[in-house]
Amino acid sequence: KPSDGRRRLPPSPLGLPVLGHLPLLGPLPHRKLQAMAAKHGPVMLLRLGRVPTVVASSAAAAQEVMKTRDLAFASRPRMRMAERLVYGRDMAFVPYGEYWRQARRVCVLHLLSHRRVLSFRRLREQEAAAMVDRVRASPGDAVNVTALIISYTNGVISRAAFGDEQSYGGLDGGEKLTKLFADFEELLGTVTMGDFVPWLAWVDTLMGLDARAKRTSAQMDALLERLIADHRHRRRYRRRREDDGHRDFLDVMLDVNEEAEKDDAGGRVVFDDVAIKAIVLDMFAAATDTTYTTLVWTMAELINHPHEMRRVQDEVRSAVGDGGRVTEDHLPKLRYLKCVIKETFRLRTPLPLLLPRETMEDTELLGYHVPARSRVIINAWAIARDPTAWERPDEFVPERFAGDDLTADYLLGQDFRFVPFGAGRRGCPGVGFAVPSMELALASLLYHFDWELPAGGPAKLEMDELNGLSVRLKATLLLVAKPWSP
Ligand code: HEM
Repeated sequence: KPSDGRRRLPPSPLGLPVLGHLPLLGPLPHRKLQAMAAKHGPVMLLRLGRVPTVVASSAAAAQEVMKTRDLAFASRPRMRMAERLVYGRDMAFVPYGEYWRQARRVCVLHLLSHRRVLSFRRLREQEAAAMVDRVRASPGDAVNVTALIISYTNGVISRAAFGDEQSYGGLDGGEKLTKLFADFEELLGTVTMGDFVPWLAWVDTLMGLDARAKRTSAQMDALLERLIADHRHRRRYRRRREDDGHRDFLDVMLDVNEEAEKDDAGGRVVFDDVAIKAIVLDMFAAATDTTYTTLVWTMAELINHPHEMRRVQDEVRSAVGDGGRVTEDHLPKLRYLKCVIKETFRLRTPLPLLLPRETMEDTELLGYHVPARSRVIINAWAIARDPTAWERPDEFVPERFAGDDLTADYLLGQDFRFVPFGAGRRGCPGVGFAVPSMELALASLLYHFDWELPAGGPAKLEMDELNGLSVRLKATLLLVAKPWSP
């Protein structure tokens, strides 16, 4: 390999034949990669099966990938599960190019604009109220907070994406639907052997992955087909809904499509039904897992930090007053709650390795040569716990964010020590959607109830992690809710 100083490759730990460094990653790769980076430095070159992979583990390296050289690092690798489940025509998992650019434009301008997100306000407030009612009505001692939060998140996102008039193709929004969504997200988060060692793809078949992907994607496809047909039917009879405030993602995509057809596209990509299904499903997949995972982690951290719990509750209760109900008007006042969520993102980064990127051309990272078509992983979790960048990096200290401008929060690409949403061209376009849904849910749970671990169990919650599409709390969060009366 050339090592004339100009084309020096990043350092690489010792790997195994065939599988390379793949078996070294273990069940929680962000942790293994952090330990490896402590030894080999902030830029490493690994070989995952046959795929050369560069790992960035410092704020400076992340800044170079997502800002200074963003374009060179702006593609995504092919992933077999994504191709099956989101048709290879979505936006989060497609390579950089004209299709991605136009999908991203539609998404940022139409689906996730500030105005659109605001239009879902009533829906979020209804789902939060329903969640509070569910806690009140839940029998027995302990509430399954994980299930509660999953159902809130699914409610908000599926209503935003598909509207709330449909019966979900006979699945009626109940258990079957929850199961379908859960299977879908689990599969999407599954790394297949075939991605890394193509001639070992038979292992995936043997493990039943292919059959499961086929079954789940057929069910999801039937559901989406049905939803699109329902939407078209309704639109035909009611032309356009006058009130733009009630338009869901499917409506918006159908509009974009019809308008493009009207002007004969003029060189634009026309989003046909497959693209519409793919993009709406993509939003769903990108939004649900990440949001609910973070909310569960936030409740878990607060249970283990009673002082901080008390402080957020005091804040929410004094902002809302006695006998009230949290609305989105209260959110700007909840500064400490914002710090709590931000600190949870830092410590429990739901996508600790973000989404993988791929280089489009030969480039550099911190002076090392990075060849075209390398896979690139950013260890956002390790960066957010870097002891040279953070004080008491492993402790839950929401106060550390108190000095931030918390209104214009999560401006991506400002502080590369904190990148839970990535940044640059491929940065998350859904922050504005995620933040109010999370703040409202958390404020509602904390306003109405005092929360405790069930009596007779351990005094502290085990914070073990489980890796999936995002990294979540391994245990199911069971808590006792005591209604608050001032
Ligand atoms: C807690 C909430 C969320 C977290 C932590 C999160 C995190 C991320 C991350 C790390 C990426 C990859 C960024 C990169 O490569 O630089 C991403 C991409 C993306 N996110 Fe989010 N996200 C969240 C919520 C949402 C929501 C609510 C939506 C939509 C409603 C959404 C839609 C997307 C899409 C479409 C992409 C792909 C962007 C592209 O490849 O161009 N996300 N997100």
